[in-house]
Amino acid sequence: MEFDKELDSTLRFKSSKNIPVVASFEDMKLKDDLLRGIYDYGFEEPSAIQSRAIKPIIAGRDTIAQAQSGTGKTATFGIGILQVCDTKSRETQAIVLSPTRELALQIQKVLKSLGSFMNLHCHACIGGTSVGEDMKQFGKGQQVVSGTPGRVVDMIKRRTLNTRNIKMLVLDEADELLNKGFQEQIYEVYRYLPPSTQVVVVSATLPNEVLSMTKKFMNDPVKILVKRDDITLEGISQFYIDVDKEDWKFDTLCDLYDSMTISQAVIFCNTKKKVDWLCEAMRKANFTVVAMHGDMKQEERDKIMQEFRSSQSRVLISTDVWARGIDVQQVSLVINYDLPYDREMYVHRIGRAGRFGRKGVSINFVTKEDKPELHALERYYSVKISEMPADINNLL
Ligand SMILES: Nc1ncnc2c1ncn2[C@@H]1O[C@H](COP(=O)(O)OP(=O)(O)OP(=O)(O)O)[C@@H](O)[C@H]1O
Repeated sequence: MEFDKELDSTLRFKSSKNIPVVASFEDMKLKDDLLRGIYDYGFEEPSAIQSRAIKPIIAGRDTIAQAQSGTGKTATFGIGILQVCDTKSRETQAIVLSPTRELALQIQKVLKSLGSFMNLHCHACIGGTSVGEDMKQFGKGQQVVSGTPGRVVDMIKRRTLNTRNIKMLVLDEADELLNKGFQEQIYEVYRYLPPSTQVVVVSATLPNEVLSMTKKFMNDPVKILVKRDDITLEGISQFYIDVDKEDWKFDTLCDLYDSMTISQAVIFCNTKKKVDWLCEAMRKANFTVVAMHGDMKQEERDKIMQEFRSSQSRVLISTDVWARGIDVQQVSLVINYDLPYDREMYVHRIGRAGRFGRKGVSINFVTKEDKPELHALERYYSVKISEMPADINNLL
């Protein structure tokens, strides 16, 4: 993250006082066809963030919703959107922006499922796909758009995406979207929206620098925040392995292969080149692995995602393109082959395991040079990252 960390200690943000907790989906007074969609999707009770944030979103308030990874933030804004969306009209009424194409596609799928009894038209507007197809889809009328910033800006500028009737903008993984790489595109989208547009900001990590930026485009938001000490999930056991030097990481990984295949595992490297190299080296050593990163063609990325989601492949090597938001419930092990450069990314990476109350394990490979950063992570999140025990398979 490119923000000035010094600000962190001088700024203080607190959750809004007296946020009502709505105990059931019925008590949220949702439209019947939406309620039916929620139950049909398999949800029974709202999660903590859902029981707090859905109501203010529906009431039209700008909302900042922070909650730990895998605790149901997608359905939080998803239910909010579907409740305020008029599905009798085919005008575009809500835009959800997220940092990766896979996440935008996943969100589209969740929205479609929750809205399956509502005659909902929700389009995934992402890079790497045919612009012509996008135009065709918008021509039919899409009430909700789930997209990545670049393609959404493009569609707005071409006037293919009409912003006149937009009521709500959701920034999922907002701290990533407000990072240098995306910030301009986000502000560009924002400038095209009607001034009354409600803004909803969502992430598991919202550093103070990001919270202070929200003042530029949010109006007296309801804030539901998580203290840094509470951001990591208790259900995810965090370990490290002392590999001493880079050269020893590979054999250490091979030794862990059986643990990886107990359910499913994601291995993170810091560069695309390393992902390619590691995938090839593992295959040469006769291990079955797949790999995904942002330089691959979208069809290839889609294929890898489909195989991994359906458990046809069990071990995935990736970059931070996979760190945020991707929900594959069977993942129970995350390995940081490289420690992430960024403290927020650490939380998102390990959060690919332990979805919605499930148990998970994360293992960090630590060289001599990495030791100080490992201890810094422990202090930053007030967690203990212990040396990996021998009986790790019992935790998976
Ligand atoms: N009320 C609920 N009851 C049961 N399961 C739920 C409920 N809400 C969400 N889930 C499930 O929990 C999982 C995680 O939800 P989701 O992907 O929205 O997490 P998230 O908070 O967005 O996490 P991340 O920070 O990683 O993006 C999903 O598989 C979702 O279907």
